[in-house]
Amino acid sequence: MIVSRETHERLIAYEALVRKWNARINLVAPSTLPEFNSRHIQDSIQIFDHVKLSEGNWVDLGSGGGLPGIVVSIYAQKAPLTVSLVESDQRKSAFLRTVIRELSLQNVSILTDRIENVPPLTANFISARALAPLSVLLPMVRRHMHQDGTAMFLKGRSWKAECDEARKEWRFDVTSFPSKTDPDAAILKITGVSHA
Ligand SMILES: C[S@@+](CC[C@H](N)C(=O)[O-])C[C@H]1O[C@@H](n2cnc3c(N)ncnc32)[C@H](O)[C@@H]1O
Repeated sequence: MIVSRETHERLIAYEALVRKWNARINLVAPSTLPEFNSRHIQDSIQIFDHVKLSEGNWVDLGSGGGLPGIVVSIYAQKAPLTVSLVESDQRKSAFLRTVIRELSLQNVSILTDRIENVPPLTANFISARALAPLSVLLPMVRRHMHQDGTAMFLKGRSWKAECDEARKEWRFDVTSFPSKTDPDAAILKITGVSHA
């Protein structure tokens, strides 16, 4: 995806901070650092091929080192969007605060708490990557997503089985898109979540 010079510079600065902090905190698997751009940045940014940003709030659940939440924030600096990163780990939250400060990100805040404990956020958009199977994510979506909201999940090879399992308890509309960065992975776009 082609991005503006400002966005590109912020993405480079973000990568440098991950590399610096990763020696102390396991933000990403060290084996993925040589391919950080494709494995993490491009993997996250492809969300925007499939969702049209509108005014509102975007909530990234289990942000860890900021994937995809920080990338969403960088990409949406000029959009009328606020971004909330929910991350229970104090040290990862400290890292995320550092990124926000050093990159002068204007639209993003951090909630250092468990997703289940955060008061409902009524999000227009929700994202999550490598957090939990769909049957565990959907109760979180129910709690935090506006009824007309859209959830974007970056999922690995088990995404079809996860959809089947989740349908035992939940109704939802799902569209899957092949990942550009991993032939077995998919991006799931989910709306209309309710109990079966
Ligand atoms: C495997 S990491 C993935 C991080 C990031 N999304 C990524 O793709 O690199 C999962 C993250 O979710 C956080 N997490 C797990 N369960 C959580 C919960 N219930 N509430 C808040 N954060 C949670 C963990 O602390 C961890 O940082």
